Amino acid sequence: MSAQKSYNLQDSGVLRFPEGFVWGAATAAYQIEGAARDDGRGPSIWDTFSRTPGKVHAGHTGDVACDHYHRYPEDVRIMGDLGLHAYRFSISWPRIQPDGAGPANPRGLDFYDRLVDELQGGGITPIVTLYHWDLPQTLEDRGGWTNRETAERFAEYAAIMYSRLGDRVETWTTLNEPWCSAFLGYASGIHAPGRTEPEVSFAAAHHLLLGHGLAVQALRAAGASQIGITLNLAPVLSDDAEAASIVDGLQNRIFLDPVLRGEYPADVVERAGRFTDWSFVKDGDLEIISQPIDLLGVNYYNPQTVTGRAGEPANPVYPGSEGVAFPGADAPKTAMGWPVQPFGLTDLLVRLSHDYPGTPLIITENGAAFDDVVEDGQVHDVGRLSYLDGHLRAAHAAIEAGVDLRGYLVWSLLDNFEWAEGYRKRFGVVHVDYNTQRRTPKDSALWYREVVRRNGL
Ligand SMILES: OC[C@@H]1[C@@H](O)[C@H](O)[C@@H](O)c2nc(CNc3ccccc3)cn21
Repeated sequence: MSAQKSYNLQDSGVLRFPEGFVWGAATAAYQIEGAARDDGRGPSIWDTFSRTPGKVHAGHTGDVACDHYHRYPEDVRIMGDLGLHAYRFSISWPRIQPDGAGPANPRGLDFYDRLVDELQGGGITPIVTLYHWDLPQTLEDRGGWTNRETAERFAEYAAIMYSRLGDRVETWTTLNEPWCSAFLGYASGIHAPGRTEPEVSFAAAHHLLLGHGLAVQALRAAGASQIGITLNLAPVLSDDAEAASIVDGLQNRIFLDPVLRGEYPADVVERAGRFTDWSFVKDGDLEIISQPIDLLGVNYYNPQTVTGRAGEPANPVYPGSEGVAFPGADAPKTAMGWPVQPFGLTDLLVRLSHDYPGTPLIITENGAAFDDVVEDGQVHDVGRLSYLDGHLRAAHAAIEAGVDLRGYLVWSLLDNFEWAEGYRKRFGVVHVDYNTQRRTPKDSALWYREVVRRNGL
């Protein structure tokens, strides 16, 4: 990749990150791989959802995406050109077990074998996400995450993956954002499987966490040493303390507390009481869920701004949030309409280290969508570059405040399938022309390469 432009950061005033800080990028299988029917891959709930009229922008699907399944050598080369230390990617469960259970599909395993070997050859550390939303459809046909048995299938799948890759993959995260799987997928229906049943979404959340715990047990028993979970977390900004606490509970503490404290927060149990009696929680579940982990993955994009408003109906993605309004923030916005508030990252990381001490943190996703334009083979994505710069400064401030932050993985390496938004929203630091599959590192990638090289800003 020719360096169309290099960013010469002045030495003076450079913010240095700790020695050994891990710099990388992140993706997810359904968003980049394509090859949806190649080599025995079975359908996932996102194959079904994206084919359901009206669910995904313009009927876009992950059938081809970035064709990473075939182009991974080029993509690994790009990672090397950018000097990345690590690459976070997810494994497509239906590529490994097309029916979500039973013997593994050898051609599916072979792909990830090749990918890990390619990464190793490039000196890039693999960070595996076992589940990034692409549940095998056959498991959804049996209730999906509302069915407790799915948690057991997930642990079996985790064991299969460790047995194949455990000799070369050290860092394993079980789930990406169980909040999205449970409350976007089963309560609001804006994500797969598109169910609008808030009364079952809490059971889905619990079974996702149970799957995490059972997978941790399986991975640990097989010899895994670095195991974690990735949560999408957001500080809640409000002039109303009760409103803030309600959303903090439904977004953050509903996952942080069971995983790191072995209990569900009492206020969340009470507020969800209008939907469920929590009878899906069985004796011993929370001991399994709170199996010790070595790392907490933090996906941060922006804070949530809320206020108390009598009579306000619940936000569909937050069942139990009656009386809370989401007015939006008075801040610059990304192409997703999400506010640009880097201070929220510092606040979040400091809160985590204070309220949940002892678990090292890694930013597993942070990034922004902006409307990019290719001009003479370049993409001058100043908005994204500025977003990343501000958030890295915010992360550095957290480290200065004593937070044990181990790394930063930008979302995303490539423009990709942005779920219900399809391909119209671009988060990549590398532009993808979906007509030609041409990759073009954006100015933000060239800037990020310098940050990695200098280990600082
Ligand atoms: O939306 C950008 C990324 C997405 O592409 C990743 O697959 C996913 O892990 C991810 N999580 C968030 C933050 N959570 C979220 C909030 C509302 C809708 C969807 C995701 C953003 N992103």
